[in-house]
Amino acid sequence: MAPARASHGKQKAHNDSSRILKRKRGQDELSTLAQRVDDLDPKASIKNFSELPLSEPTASGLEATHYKTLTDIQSRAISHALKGRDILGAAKTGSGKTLAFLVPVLENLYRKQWTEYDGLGALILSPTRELAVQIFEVLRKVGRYHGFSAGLVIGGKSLREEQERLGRMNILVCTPGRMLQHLDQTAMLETHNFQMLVMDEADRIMDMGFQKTVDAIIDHLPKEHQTMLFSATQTKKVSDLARLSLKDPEYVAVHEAAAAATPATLQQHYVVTPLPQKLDTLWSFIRSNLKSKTVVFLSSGKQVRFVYESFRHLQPGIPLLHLHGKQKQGGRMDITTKFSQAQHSVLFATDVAARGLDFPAVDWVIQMDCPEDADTYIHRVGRTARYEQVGRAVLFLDPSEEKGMLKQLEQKKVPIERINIKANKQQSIKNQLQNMCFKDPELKYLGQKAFISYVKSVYVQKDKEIFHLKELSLEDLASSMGLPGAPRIKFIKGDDTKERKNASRKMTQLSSDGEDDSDAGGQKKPKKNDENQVRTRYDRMFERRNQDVLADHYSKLINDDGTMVAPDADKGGEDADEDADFLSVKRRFAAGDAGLDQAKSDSDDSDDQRATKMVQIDGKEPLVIDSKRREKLLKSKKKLLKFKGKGTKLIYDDEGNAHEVYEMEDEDHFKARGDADVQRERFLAEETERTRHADLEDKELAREKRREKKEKRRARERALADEEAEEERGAQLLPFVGDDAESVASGPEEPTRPSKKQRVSAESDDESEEEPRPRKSKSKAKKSKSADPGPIETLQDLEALASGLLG
Ligand SMILES: Nc1ncnc2c1ncn2[C@@H]1O[C@H](COP(=O)(O)OP(=O)(O)OP(=O)(O)O)[C@@H](O)[C@H]1O
Repeated sequence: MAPARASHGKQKAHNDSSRILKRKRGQDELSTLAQRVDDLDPKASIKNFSELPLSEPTASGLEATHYKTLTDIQSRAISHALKGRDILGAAKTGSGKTLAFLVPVLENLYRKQWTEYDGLGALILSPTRELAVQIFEVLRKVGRYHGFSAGLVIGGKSLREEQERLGRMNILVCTPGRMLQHLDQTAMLETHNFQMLVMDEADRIMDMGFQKTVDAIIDHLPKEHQTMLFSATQTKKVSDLARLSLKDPEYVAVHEAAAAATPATLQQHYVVTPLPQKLDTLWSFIRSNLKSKTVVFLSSGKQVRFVYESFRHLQPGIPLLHLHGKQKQGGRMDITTKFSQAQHSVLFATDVAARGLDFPAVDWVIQMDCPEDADTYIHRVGRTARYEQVGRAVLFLDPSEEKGMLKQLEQKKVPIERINIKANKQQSIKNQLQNMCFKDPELKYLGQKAFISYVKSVYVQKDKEIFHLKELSLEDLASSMGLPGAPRIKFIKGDDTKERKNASRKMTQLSSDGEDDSDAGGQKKPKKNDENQVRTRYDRMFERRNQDVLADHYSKLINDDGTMVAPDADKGGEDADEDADFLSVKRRFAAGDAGLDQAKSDSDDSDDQRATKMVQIDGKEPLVIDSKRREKLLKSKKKLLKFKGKGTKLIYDDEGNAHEVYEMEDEDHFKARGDADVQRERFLAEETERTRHADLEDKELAREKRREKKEKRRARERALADEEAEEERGAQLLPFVGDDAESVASGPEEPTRPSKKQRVSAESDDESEEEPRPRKSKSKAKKSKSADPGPIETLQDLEALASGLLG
């Protein structure tokens, strides 16, 4: 027993002294690192990551992901950012901007010894979910040996679930809308010590679609923090910088002096193809490039769906994919993963895929619809020729768009040349599309929606030097899409084209009040109906003559007296809100409803000749019994409950008299209490005071909670310090003996591990093929394994990560 106890004591002594030495070495390393950052000359040209003053966890993360040499933007931006400067970074697409901000984020928090108790340290904003996911993946890989907790906040999951996790996060990668929602509503989200705000694709985020959201996010953050903005098309808009309170920012624009704004390895061409021939040209292109990986950009989700669906029917002989903002989040993730992994494929996409996405080895970028401006062009073509790889881009232009677009591109230093389509290669799919639309009403319907959304997208474009709606041959376009005629479209007068980037949202308004009765070509249509007669949007929809495809079907639904029986409500699907013109509602006609008689006669005509009955329950709206199912319903008390209503809540006064919760006050009483305006003022003053009080109480409560939290933290720290002091006292008594002591005192260089609280962020168990680190010892092998982030396959994987990144 005695020797065993002695050896146990020896082991403990060894462990204790080893811990103390490690801690001391950690502190020494931190102060050396801080000194190296202070001494760093930000103007010095740095080639390799190993020359930068980086912590061991970041250096190991970079090594594990095979990043050795810095790109230009990394070399110029990282040094300044490490020193805490605000950065305005601009560099061509695919030039490595992501690492240029992720490395400083990890390093600056590391040097501050950030822990889970310090709350949110850095926020990385992305304009799209896909880009946020991509940034998060790079963060996981490069930050794998750090102990920070990192989360992805992109919506698509219940707010509540996200809320529970966010309180513990140090770094968040997020889309602006969802982040603001959390900042507003998640009490656990601690931003007091916040350090760094990053905006990738900053010009897009600062664009009008996000302006207010970003302002509100910044309101939630403490004034003192570092800000970094990155994009391939950065602007130095003073107003934006002022809003972000950038302090003397370092403008790092590495390619500003370059001859071209796009990568040198990118070949860029355009073809002039009249609008009605675009689909043929695209089809011919795809057919002649079956062994390529291609991204095709279109102007709207509906265009994407129509082209994808119709080409799928035509079976070009290459896998097709499609991506747009209205798809469910899980589906979008699957598609980006599939396209990333594909060798040969065509991805039809909206501009949701234009910025930042890093699909490997894309051969071609085709812009089937003209981009809204040169910046969008640059971002779209940037999906190919990334990081020193080659790539090709082709822009399709209608003759009316050629002059204006070329002028824009020239101004932005985009080198582009015209090429012609070989006539013998051009195949026409017009007849096939017409046949398909004839046989498949769904496709025809999709085509109509695509046509409308395309025309509207041209209409809302700001740059009228490029986009000339009246010069487009819309009838021919409709026919080239297989449609029997061009659907008529209504436009709002005086459209604020500045908001065109939110075109899809805007389109919902286009068919509402204040419409201009122009047709698709912008021509005025005479008003058929009496001005004074109230017409609903359904009336207007059925009056349209040129909806030939649907006309037969719909005309059957219109009653002689002009009332209508609505078609299938589900038809609108995901675009329901945008397709108000095509929308329909399922209605049951009941007593008091103008359509009752018609409904009755309809049911009389039906197969089973069932007569319509009406039942009134508890004075509620009459329930119409016009089917067997509804007849059965009458026999089930349980089912009838839902028609009974919920009852009225009453409150009783001291005398036992029942009152409704809200009762109208007797007018004489009201008047007796004085002038209405005075009463209103008084009421407002009282309510303001009450709200102010409640607000103060809330704030006090929050302060109290913070105080408690801080105290708990201090207590923990005190306990830790006591423990250390105790350990140190004990250590003085323990002599180092034999080989063990040797290995502790001067032992093999072990990478400095983050503190206990900072243990590694990623949690996947998978071994990644990117794991190149030699394994020196068993314990290291174990460390690498737990640190390896492994591949992400689904959104669930990511969400699990977001919840579990604490070491
Ligand atoms: N130092 C580096 N060494 C090797 N490859 C790198 C380096 N930095 C970045 N890359 C690679 O270059 C590619 C492009 O990087 P990244 O996505 O950061 O570009 P970007 O400048 O943000 O592009 P965009 O403007 O389109 O958003 C990525 O595949 C990335 O892995």
